[in-house]
Amino acid sequence: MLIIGIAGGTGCGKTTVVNQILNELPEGEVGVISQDSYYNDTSHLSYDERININFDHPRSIDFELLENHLKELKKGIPIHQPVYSFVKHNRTGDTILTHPRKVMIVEGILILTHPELRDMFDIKIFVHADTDERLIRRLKRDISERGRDLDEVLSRYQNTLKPMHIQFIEPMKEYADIIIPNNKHNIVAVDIVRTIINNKLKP
Ligand SMILES: Nc1ncnc2c1ncn2[C@@H]1O[C@H](COP(=O)(O)OP(=O)(O)O)[C@@H](O)[C@H]1O
Ligand SMILES: O=c1ccn([C@@H]2O[C@H](COP(=O)(O)O)[C@@H](O)[C@H]2O)c(=O)[nH]1
Repeated sequence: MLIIGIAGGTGCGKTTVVNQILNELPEGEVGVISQDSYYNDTSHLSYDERININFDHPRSIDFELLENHLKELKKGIPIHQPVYSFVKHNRTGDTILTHPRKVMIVEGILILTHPELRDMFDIKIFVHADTDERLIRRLKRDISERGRDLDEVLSRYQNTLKPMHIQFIEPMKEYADIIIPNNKHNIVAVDIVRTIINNKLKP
């Protein structure tokens, strides 16, 4: 199994890049695990308590479960990937049956911060987009898709997102094998990653 880790700050385009990679690859040949599915289960907290969680700090992630799931997949065992709701700020209780594939992509803002997980990646990719570009994208996406308003996005940005990005996410570039500049759609970089995957998929 080839495991590719794709990191980068919020709004840099990780999900978009993953979808672009998957387009034109044979369906079902590449599996995807999203770090977002592994935010800690906070069902014991009220909604008002949950909105105060710092979701950009590594301790908000259940890395133990993520690492164990990846180990299971490597052994050929399917996993039940939790489904996360950004509207409720919690797992939904549903899971997605995820089968082991020849190539697995793990994507998320903090996946390179955890040394044991990082060591499991054969290829580490960091997607870069400028800070202002990421904030603009996040504003648009969180308002249209994640049930937020302008004040929520901006105050989260100032209070946690920006400081956590500087402290935990940006320094992870050092571990990257490939850095994808993604201020604009980067077809060439996506093609290169797809070629690597296609080589692995060849019989
Ligand atoms: N290269 C790009 N140029 C313009 N918009 C982009 C680009 N990449 C992603 N986006 C848009 O930015 C928003 C955030 O992208 P997304 O892939 O969800 O980022 P991430 O998963 O890193 O948080 C989405 O609305 C997406 O359509
Ligand atoms: O309940 C939550 C959990 C996370 N977030 C924010 O999501 C981003 C990470 O997701 P991306 O898709 O990479 O943007 C992170 O910056 C958290 O602040 C949230 O708002 N609510």
